[in-house]
Amino acid sequence: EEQEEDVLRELRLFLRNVTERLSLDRRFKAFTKPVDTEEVPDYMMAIKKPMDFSTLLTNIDEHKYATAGEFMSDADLIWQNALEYSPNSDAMDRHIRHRACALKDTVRAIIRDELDEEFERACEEIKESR
Ligand SMILES: CC(=O)c1nc(NC(=O)[C@H]2CNCCN2)sc1-c1cc(O)cc(O)c1
Repeated sequence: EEQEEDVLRELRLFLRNVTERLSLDRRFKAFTKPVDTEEVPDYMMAIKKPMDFSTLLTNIDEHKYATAGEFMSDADLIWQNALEYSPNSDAMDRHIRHRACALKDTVRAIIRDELDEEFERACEEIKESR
């Protein structure tokens, strides 16, 4: 009912705000758009489920995330994919892995500091009831 839609609207607003803040962080520029398969042809072979900030925003707008946990799973793909695609010991790979690790820690810190546990439980209750 209406109260439930109010909760899900607030979830979308929160998730958009988090995603936009991440997109503005210069450390995470490589994660803002899908990896260009023209520039990086072997990327799609290596990475099964590509993810980026612009795709997260589209998913939010399409009401794909019923809980913050579902959003976190896709947000985690971004840094997990980056670690997987750049495992080498050269400076370039280390650089992208440092940024991937910074993204992992930043997402977790934002969610821990800003997502109310009660609110997330309300989202989970609505999801279970549907
Ligand atoms: C996002 C990501 O994970 C990414 N990884 C890269 N790794 C490499 O290029 C490593 C892979 N191992 C062999 C040596 N090269 S480049 C790159 C990327 C950076 C951008 O600014 C835009 C973009 O679309 C993709």
